[in-house]
This record gives sequence, C-alpha cells and structure tokens, in this order.
Amino acid sequence: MESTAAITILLPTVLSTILIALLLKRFYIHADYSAPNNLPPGPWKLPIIGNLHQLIGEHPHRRLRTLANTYGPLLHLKLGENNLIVITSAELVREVFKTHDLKFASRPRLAIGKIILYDNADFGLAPYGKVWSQLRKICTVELLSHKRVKSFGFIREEEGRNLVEKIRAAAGSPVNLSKLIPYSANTGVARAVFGKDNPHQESFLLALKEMFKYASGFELVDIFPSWSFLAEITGSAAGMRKVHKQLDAIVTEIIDEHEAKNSEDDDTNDDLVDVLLRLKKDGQLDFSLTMENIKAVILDLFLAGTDSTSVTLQWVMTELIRHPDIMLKAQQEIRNMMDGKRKIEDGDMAKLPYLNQIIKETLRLHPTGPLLFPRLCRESVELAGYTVPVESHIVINAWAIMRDPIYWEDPESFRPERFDESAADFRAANFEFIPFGGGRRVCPGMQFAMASIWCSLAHLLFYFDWELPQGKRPQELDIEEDLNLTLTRKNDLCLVATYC
Ligand code: HEM
Repeated sequence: MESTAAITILLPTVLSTILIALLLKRFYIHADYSAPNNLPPGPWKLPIIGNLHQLIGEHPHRRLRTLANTYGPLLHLKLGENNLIVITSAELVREVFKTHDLKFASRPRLAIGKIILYDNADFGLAPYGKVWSQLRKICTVELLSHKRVKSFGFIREEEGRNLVEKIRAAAGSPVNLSKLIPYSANTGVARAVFGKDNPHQESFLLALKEMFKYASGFELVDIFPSWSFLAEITGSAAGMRKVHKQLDAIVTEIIDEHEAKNSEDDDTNDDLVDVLLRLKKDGQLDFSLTMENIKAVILDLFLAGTDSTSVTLQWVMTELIRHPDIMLKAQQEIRNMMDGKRKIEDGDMAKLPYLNQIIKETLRLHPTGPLLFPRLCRESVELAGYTVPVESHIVINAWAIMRDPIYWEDPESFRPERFDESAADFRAANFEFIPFGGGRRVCPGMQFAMASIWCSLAHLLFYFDWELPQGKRPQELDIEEDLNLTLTRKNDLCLVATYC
C-alpha cells in the first residue's frame, strides 16, 4: 500500500525531471548559433519554445496581425525549432510571389504529409521538385483547366438542383446550411475526380474534418520536428494514423473499382483516377508514379477542394443575411436575367457580375486560408534589407492584408461594389487581393472553386427568399470564426428558406 503511494507521488516527479532534462539537452543541441544577425525584427524569444507563448489566446491570423502592428510587415518569430517569417504587406507579397518565386516555392514537411499523405506522395503539401510539378500538371490538365472545368458544368447544374430539392423538402423549417452545403461540395468534387458520388460520404467527410485539425502547421510535432516522441505522447500520431487508415480504406476501394472496370473502355470518358492509373501503367512519366501518389493526389483534391468551397458559400450566405439590401440586389440581378426561364445554366455565370463581386468580397473578408498554406524558403533570401534564413517557414497573413486600410477603403465593411470591373482580380498583379495565394504554388483549383460557388449560390438566391429563424434580426447573426485548416463559421448557419 505504502509503496503504491510512494510510486504515485514519485512517478510524475521523475517523469517531469527526465522530460526537462531531455528538453534542455535538445535545446542546447539545436540552439541556432548559425542564425544570421540581421534577421527581421520580432519579439524577444524564450528558450526552447521561442515565441510560442505569444500565439496563445487568439486565432493565429489575429495574433500575428497584432504582432505585425508592433514589429512591422516582415516579422521573425521562433516557433520551437523553426524560424517563422510572417509577411503582412502587399509589397512583400510581390517579392515572395514574383521576384523570389522559385526560392519560396516549397512547403514545410508536416507530420500530416508524412503520416496521412503517404510520406508526402501528394503535390499540395509536397516539397518543390519534379514529382510536385508533374502531379500538379496532370491535375491541372485533366481536372482543373478552363476546358475541363467547363465540361463539369452539367455536374454543377445537377448538384445545384439537388440542393434546391433538399431545401424545399424542409418545407419552411430551418435548414442547417453548414450540414447541407459540405455534402453538395463534396459530391461535386467526387463526381469530377472519380466519376460518381462518394459512396462513403458521411465517414469520408468526418475523416477529412479530423485531418484538417492536423494541417495548420501549428501542431506541436511540426514545431519540434526532431522530437518525434511528442507526437506519440500527445496522441497526435495515433490520431493521424487512425485518420489515414479510414481515408486509405475509402480511396483504395475507389481505385479498385476503377481498376476492375473493363480495360477496353473508351478513353474519352476517363476521369482523373482513370488517367492517373493509365499513366502509372504506361510508365511514361519522368518519375515512377506509385499507387501512393495516386491515393495522395485524390486526398489532396478533397482536402483542398471540398471544405474551401463549402466554407466560402456559408460565409457568402452569412454576409447576405446580415446585409438584406445586398441580398435583394443579387436576387434581382439573377431573377431579371432568368426572365421566365426556370433552369439555371452554367453558362449564365458571365451574365451575373454582381454575384461574382459578392463572392470576391466574401473571400476578401473571410479567406478560407487566412495564412494561405505555409511555404518553405529553399535558400537564404534578402528581403527589405533583412536576411530570411534558408528553411524558414513563410506565412503570408492574407487575412490581415485584405483588411488593411492602406489598400482598402473602409476595409471592415462588406461592400461588393468595390470589385467593379476596374478593381482587383485574382489573376492580375494585385498582391493585396490574394485569397488563392500566388506564384508557382497558387491554388490550381481557382476556376473550379469559383464556378462551383457561383452555381450553388445562383440556385440558393434564385429559388428562395431567406431569413433567420424565430424572427431574429439580420445583425443578430454571429460571425464568430473557428480555424482548423480553413477559417470556418464557429456556429452552424441555420436559416429559413421560402420557395419562390
Ligand atoms: C474558395 C475556394 C478555394 C480557396 C480560397 C483556395 C485557396 C488556396 C490557397 C490559399 C492555396 C495556397 C496557395 C499558395 O501557397 O500560394 C491553395 C492551394 C491549393 N488548392 Fe485551393 N482553394 C480553393 C479551392 C480549391 C479547389 C476547388 C481545389 C481542387 C479541386 C483546390 C486545390 C488546391 C491545391 C491542390 C493546392 C496546392 C497547390 C500546390 O501546392 O501546388 N483548391 N488553395
């Protein structure tokens, strides 16, 4: 009995002593004596954790804006073992995306890439190199090019109509758009990538949601990459392995089905999975395309493509409810354009410029990736008179730049009119409007995303009038944020729809 009590008291003390000793040993081994002495400015760093404690309490994009207000638009932080460079001005974004594009074209190796994405066999989180560039090229040509995106118009139209039917079925009781929209977005990507609905959509979406938790780059294991034991102690490695197992089972089934299809099938209806399997068989690429590459690419497209579009649409609806005058103007635009016809067609997009402006304004205020995806600096770079060390993690605070009064008049207001024809576009050299990032790693799914969001939104606005449940007033709708990989609404968006 006594010895059990002694163990209970002593064990934590012994364990914490060992842990502290290990931490100190690691700190001295990893202390960065070779760091250049003209690093960008930043707050004072604590041993071992660096500036980690300064990111606690608020979402990182908000904390980093506050720090940038004190230390300037080129900020250096030490997060555990990593140098983190935070960029908060359009002028410096130009340097990253244009002047030094190649030097900033890699991504840090995160645990999620190693454990979930088959040891970085994908291209979204993969380091810069031949495999990244070829996988990106294949996906762009086969799935995300202007021509391919156009060819998926019929899928968007069908999914738009399915969405309308589901909302009609609610017959005036509140509809939870935060539950409905992700299914619709996921089906759109699934049908484009592997030619049919995802049969395991429910479990797939749940596993993807789990995966997002590990993708921020702020996981403890990514901050102290050489302390792999941390991932085991905190349980994150076990969590990632579990998600990997669930997702792997689903993509394996999809691939098996494609392989089982008659090889005599006509190539013209090939989806992306068919194309990847054919390329693997032909072996004509500059590298050997593995089954892991194919699975990781499929996951990449779902990881990057599903949540981003569905979250944006939820923010659009949030802002429209909060601004009934803008909602009315958008409905008038689409209802006038339809002029008696009952079916929205993909080709109508160009006839609705105001809807387009609303989506852009939403992406300005609620970018799904407020810090974009982190980049890795491939060699040491001089920026604004400071040295950015090789291997630094680069974060661009797109959220802060897109709300900066230097570039935007009345930046906190939702005003779609600011995006009239002469104003910022994604493609032009507007480094103050960067919801899709830029340079070599710019989002390849931009057109796919814009077309999907537009088509769903057009259906929501044409067929229904919208209001908050229980007679709540527009300004009572909250805009609280939650951040995993994407910046989502914290609370579900529940609205009442009246069919018109
Ligand atoms: C509103 C919707 C979307 C937003 C706001 C968005 C935003 C972004 C951003 C900010 C990046 C990082 C760019 C950078 O590092 O400079 C990115 C990368 C990426 N996006 Fe998107 N995205 C969206 C939709 C999509 C869709 C629909 C797909 C595909 C179906 C997609 C596929 C990708 C991929 C594969 C990457 C990684 C590219 C690379 O590293 O080479 N995205 N996206």
